[in-house]
Amino acid sequence: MSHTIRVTCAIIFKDQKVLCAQRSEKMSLPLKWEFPGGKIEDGESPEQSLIREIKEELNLEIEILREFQSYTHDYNNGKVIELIPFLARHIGGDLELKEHKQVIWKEIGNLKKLDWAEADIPILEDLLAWCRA
Ligand SMILES: Nc1nc2c([nH]c(=O)n2[C@@H]2O[C@H](COP(=O)(O)OP(=O)(O)OP(=O)(O)O)[C@@H](O)[C@H]2O)c(=O)[nH]1
Repeated sequence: MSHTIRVTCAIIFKDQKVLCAQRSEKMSLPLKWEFPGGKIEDGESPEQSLIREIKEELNLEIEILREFQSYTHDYNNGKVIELIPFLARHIGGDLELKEHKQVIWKEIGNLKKLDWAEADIPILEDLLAWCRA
């Protein structure tokens, strides 16, 4: 049985748009789109992990507003991840790309046009439902 990796990700809003990040060719899941974030390290809370990862990867400071439902996804390659999403707001720092190929701010209605990492699909659906409610 595979060990589940706990990963946090941030849904960052600005002017009705959401920050979407494209993984680089060198990363696993190359060129897939994701909500930025990363693995929770020992001794970290999910929130601490996310704030650290977003600073490391994008040089952005964020404030976490709320947690959304998390989902566990089996990539059938030995990797099972629990993806824990948080709604967040940009409070400081200028965007710098440290790992990703690119990031874009995307309108809610256009989010589904991107080629998302499989684990993100249920989170995307929940986000769209939450925005419609
Ligand atoms: N940050 C983030 N990771 C995601 C998302 N969806 C998804 O499947 N993942 C997976 O969750 C893991 C997050 O790891 P990471 O970002 O900290 O580090 P990494 O790319 O070096 O991971 P790797 O060692 O698997 O290549 C990766 O395996 C990544 O493919 C997402 O929306 N955001």
